[in-house]
Amino acid sequence: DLIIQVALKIWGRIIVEADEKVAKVRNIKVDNRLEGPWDTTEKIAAFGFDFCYWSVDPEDPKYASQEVVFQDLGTSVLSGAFKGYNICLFAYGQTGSGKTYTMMGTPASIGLTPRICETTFYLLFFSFLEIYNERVRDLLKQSNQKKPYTLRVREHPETGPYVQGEIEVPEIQPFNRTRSLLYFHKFELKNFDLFFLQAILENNLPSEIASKINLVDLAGSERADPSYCKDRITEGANINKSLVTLGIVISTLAQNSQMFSSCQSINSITNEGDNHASSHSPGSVSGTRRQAYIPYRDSILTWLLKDSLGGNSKTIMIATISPASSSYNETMSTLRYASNAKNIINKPRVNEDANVKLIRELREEIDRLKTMLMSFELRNSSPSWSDDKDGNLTELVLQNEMKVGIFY
Ligand SMILES: Nc1ncnc2c1ncn2[C@@H]1O[C@H](COP(=O)(O)OP(=O)(O)OP(=O)(O)O)[C@@H](O)[C@H]1O
Repeated sequence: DLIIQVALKIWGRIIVEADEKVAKVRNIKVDNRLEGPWDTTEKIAAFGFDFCYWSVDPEDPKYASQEVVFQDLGTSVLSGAFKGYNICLFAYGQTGSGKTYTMMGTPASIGLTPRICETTFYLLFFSFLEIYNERVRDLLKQSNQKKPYTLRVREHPETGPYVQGEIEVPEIQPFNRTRSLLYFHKFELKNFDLFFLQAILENNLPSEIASKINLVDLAGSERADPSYCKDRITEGANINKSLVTLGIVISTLAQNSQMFSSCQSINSITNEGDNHASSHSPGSVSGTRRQAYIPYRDSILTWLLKDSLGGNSKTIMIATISPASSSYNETMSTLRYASNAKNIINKPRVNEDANVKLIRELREEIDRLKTMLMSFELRNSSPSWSDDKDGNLTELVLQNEMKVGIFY
C-alpha cells in the first residue's frame, strides 16, 4: 500500500491538493513563466495512491486525524499480523514533513506505533532498535557505558536477516513503561519490531503462526540525494548511504517486478496459441532476461529490511510531503519515489511452524482416511475387494498416526 500524508510546515504558497486517492502538485516551474498557446507542459502533476491524507488544517472538513490514519492503516497492519503475515510499515519523506508525527505522534496526539501496540492483547515480544552510523543499537538496553552498545546483523537461511542479541520484551505491559522512552528519543533511523506468536486449536487440529510487525521511521529523504553533505562527517555520509541504498533497492525491485509482470503477460499471450504449459521461469523471457541484483547488503538498513522490501512481507510505505511551494523539488522527488515503490510486487505468505503444519496435515489425512474406511465398512458389498481396500486404508491410518506420534 502507498499512502501520502500531507502535513504542516508551510513556507510559501500551498501547491498540493490531496483527494481520496490522488495527490496533485501544481508545477511551479510552469506557473512562473509566461505561457503561450504552444505551451503543452502539464501544469498539474497527479500521482495515484491507495490513500491520500490531508492534515494541514484541523478545521478543514477533509482533515485526517491520527485516528483516521490508524483506522485505515493500523487496523490493516494488525489484521495482517493476526493472519500470520509479516508486515512492514515505513515512513519516508523530507525533514519536518511529519514522519515521526505519523509513526509516533506526540503525547497529546498519539501516532500509529503506540496505537498499534495498545490495541493488541496478543503481543508477545517487542524490540526497539536504532540504526545510526551503520551501527545497530538496542534502545531497550540500559547501558551505563559511554560507548554505545552495538549489535551485529546476521542472516538466518529461512527467516532472513535479524539482529543478534536484541532485547525482546515480553507482553504488552512493559510497553507502557517504555512508552516515555519512545517519545524522548529522536534518532535518525528507528525500527520498532513486534513479534506475534499464535497457537490455535481449530477442530482439534493444532496450528501455530508467527508474524512480525516492523515499524520504521527513516531519516529525512533529502539525504537520499547522493550529493547531500558529501564531504561532511561520516555520520551524514552513513545516513546518506542508507537512504541512497534504499532508493537503489526500491528502484531495482520495481524494475524486476515490472519485468516479472510483463513476462507473465507475454507468457499468457504465448500460451493462448499454445496448449503446452510454459516452462519459462519467473522473471525471464525465453530464459534470456535476468533479474537485476539487489544490493540489500550495501547498508544495514536495507539488509534488515530485506524481507520487508522484496520478500515475505506485506509492506506499507507512508510518504510524507509538505504542501508548500518552497518544498516543490523535494515533494516531487518523494512522490516519484513512492510511485516507483508502488510497482514492487512482494510475495507474503502465512508463517506457520513447519512441524505443526505437518501434524495438522497428517491429522486431516487421518480423518479423511477414517471417513473412507467407514464408508467402505458400511457398503461392504464386495467382501474380497473391500477387505483388500480396508487393509490398505487401515495400514495408511496407522502409518500417519505413527508419524504424528513422532512429532510429540
Ligand atoms: N499532521 C500534523 N499535525 C500536527 N503537527 C504535525 C503534523 N505533522 C507534523 N507535525 C509537527 O511538525 C513538526 C515536524 O514533524 P516531524 O518531526 O514528524 O517531522 P519528520 O518528518 O519526522 O522530520 P525529521 O526527518 O527531522 O525527523 C513536529 O513538531 C510535528 O509535531
